[in-house]
Amino acid sequence: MEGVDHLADERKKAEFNVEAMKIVWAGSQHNLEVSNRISKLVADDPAFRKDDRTMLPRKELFKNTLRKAAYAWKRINELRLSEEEASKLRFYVDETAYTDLHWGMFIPAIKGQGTDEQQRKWLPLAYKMQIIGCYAQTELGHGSNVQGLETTATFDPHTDEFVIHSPTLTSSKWWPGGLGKVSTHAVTYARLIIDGKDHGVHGFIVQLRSLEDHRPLPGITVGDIGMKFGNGAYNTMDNGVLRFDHVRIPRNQMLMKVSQVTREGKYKQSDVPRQLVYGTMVYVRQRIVADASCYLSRAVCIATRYSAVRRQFGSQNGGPETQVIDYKTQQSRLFPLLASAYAFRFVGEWLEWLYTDVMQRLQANDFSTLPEAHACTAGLKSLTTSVTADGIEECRKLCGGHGYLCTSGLPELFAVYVPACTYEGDNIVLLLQVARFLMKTVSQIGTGKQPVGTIAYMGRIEHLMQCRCNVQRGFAELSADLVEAAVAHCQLIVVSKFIEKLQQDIPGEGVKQQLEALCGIYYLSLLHKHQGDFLATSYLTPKQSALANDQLRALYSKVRPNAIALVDAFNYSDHFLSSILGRYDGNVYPKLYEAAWKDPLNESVVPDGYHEYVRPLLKQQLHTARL
Ligand SMILES: CCCCCCCCCCCCCCCCCCCC(=O)SCCNC(=O)CCNC(=O)[C@H](O)C(C)(C)COP(=O)(O)OP(=O)(O)OC[C@H]1O[C@@H](n2cnc3c(N)ncnc32)[C@H](O)[C@@H]1OP(=O)(O)O
Ligand SMILES: Cc1cc2nc3c(=O)[nH]c(=O)nc-3n(C[C@H](O)[C@H](O)[C@H](O)COP(=O)(O)OP(=O)(O)OC[C@H]3O[C@@H](n4cnc5c(N)ncnc54)[C@H](O)[C@@H]3O)c2cc1C
Repeated sequence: MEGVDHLADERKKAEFNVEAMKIVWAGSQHNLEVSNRISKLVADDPAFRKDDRTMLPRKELFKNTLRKAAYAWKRINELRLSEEEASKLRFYVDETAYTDLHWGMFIPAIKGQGTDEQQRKWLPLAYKMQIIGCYAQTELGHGSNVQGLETTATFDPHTDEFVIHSPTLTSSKWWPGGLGKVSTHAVTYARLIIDGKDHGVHGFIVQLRSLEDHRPLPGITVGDIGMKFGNGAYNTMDNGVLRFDHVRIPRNQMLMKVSQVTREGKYKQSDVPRQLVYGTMVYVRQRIVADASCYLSRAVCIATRYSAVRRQFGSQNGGPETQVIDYKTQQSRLFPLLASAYAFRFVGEWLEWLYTDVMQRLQANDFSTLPEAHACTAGLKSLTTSVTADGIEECRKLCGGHGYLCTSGLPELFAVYVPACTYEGDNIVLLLQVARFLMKTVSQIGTGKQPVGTIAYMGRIEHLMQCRCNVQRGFAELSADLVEAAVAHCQLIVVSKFIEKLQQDIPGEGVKQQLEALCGIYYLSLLHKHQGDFLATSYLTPKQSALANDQLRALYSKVRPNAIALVDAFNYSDHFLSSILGRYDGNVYPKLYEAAWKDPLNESVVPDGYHEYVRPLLKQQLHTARL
């Protein structure tokens, strides 16, 4: 029935002020107001339609993305949107595009690694989109091992230029988003060679395509690497391949904030750590953590609403069957994900603060917190993306068969999100970085150094003080266990940031109580999952473990009547969710039925191919049957 809210009874059950929770989720009243305004702007504009995305062939899909990106840019300028509003517009348009790499990596790389003079030259062009850039680091042969990159940038003192070259097939740049078909420029990572000496990997601004006719410049071979996983999804992006054949660029196109090459060909290093060359990755990892809660909450919103609509079994005296959300098994799979969405929201806010703090310290030449910032961004990127990708898939299963339909929104959401476990650092490789940081900390505790910040707790673990450890010895052998330790460390950060959030003043009737329940679900479900470890190490007795499980079940019951309101607080429009199962009004069945008839296969009653391939079979069966 159109216009009826099938979830109205569920909404009436809420024991807290949903509007106040929306503010907590958005971060502030101002953020909520901006979100509402921009979300409506996008949803009301047919140019941002996306319901046909999973059906479009690649070329059409890609052209459509180019159209949307150009239109979004036009609207940003016409409406004079601020950076905050423009970035919200990008969020609600909800389509991965070359612009993400231009704004998200190309510009930050120039800002973070370029000198003031380089920034003055390149940033105005990039801000006006008079040049479009990408981040060309990964190669066919190496992605994780950045120091293993093979592209070379050889200084030619006669012409005051670098010669950028791809010496092998495996040195071809491979994967950069926006590179395949659109970017005019790339921040390209290459080994700096001066006078035969290899100075390691550095960033260079290289023009790839003509600004007149968009054709590749001499010496450049460039194209798209082909279709990726899923329909629609990440195929709106032109991930590319790039080869250089002795391409010359002026010396001043090496990004020279961290190290410089003089006119005479002298290599000089600033007083800053060389790891700042990796700075763009730290920035993007922080953004990916902030985004994880958006993707997870979106899947959870769909699965929660549908679980309240869907009924199976349990009819009493001809009454309605049980809503599947009332099954404890459904709750034990769904509610920890709901709690994780909130937990990731708050840890994302904290990480943004940490990143800003580190950047301010770097400005003042204080590099002391850089290792912790690297460990936190790497570890939390790994934890939140893994849980989110698995969580989206779990939400699909929680929606039963209908979750497998593209119209549920979940298959495309999974396909577009799952590469986050790989890009910007493979999740295991990043956890190994955290493990290394933890082992270093242990070795420093042995020398009497008190750990601070996110590792302060290690100073309170008595037996660690007696540990003497060498970071390398046994590291590879024990790496699988160390990765588990790294995950536990990151989970501890998430829990402690959730608890810190609860210590703040949180207005709104019942809001704090709901967040307390979710926080409890978050840490108790982790405790439940890892109870074997807690029991084995005697951190818990069997009795405590059983009590914790009782408490967890009690919290599920507490959250149950509030579940729909808790996902309403994410404030997602139907346009943004793009899911029949997750519709605000819960009007699922008529809409699923209606959507099926819109599938291109149903445009004709008899399908194309029937006469060639089906009818001959049927005729043959008829003939056999007569025999
Ligand atoms: C107006 C309109 C607005 C519109 C708005 C639109 C906005 C859109 C925004 C969208 C956001 C952006 C979305 C982007 C989507 C992402 C796409 C994906 C992009 C990519 O994937 S880029 C490629 C990423 N590649 C990687 O991540 C590679 C992973 N590998 C590494 O990071 C490193 O190489 C590794 C594994 C960490 C290094 O290992 P190792 O060889 O051991 O290291 P080194 O010898 O090089 O260094 C050791 C030393 O350095 C420390 N270290 C390492 N990394 C860092 C770091 N990043 N920061 C600080 N320190 C670091 C390391 O711990 C070691 O320290 P020691 O003290 O132990 O020596
Ligand atoms: C959708 C997408 C977009 C991307 N966009 C960009 C972009 O814009 N720019 C760019 O430069 N790159 C981009 N990339 C590349 C991306 O950053 C790399 O793919 C990523 O860093 C992983 O590196 P890899 O492919 O070399 O994986 P590999 O390192 O080859 O990983 C393969 C396996 O080996 C394991 N492994 C690797 N090293 C170790 C180790 N030391 N110890 C234990 N296990 C290990 C990994 O865990 C993994 O299981 C993108 C990738 C994708 C999928």
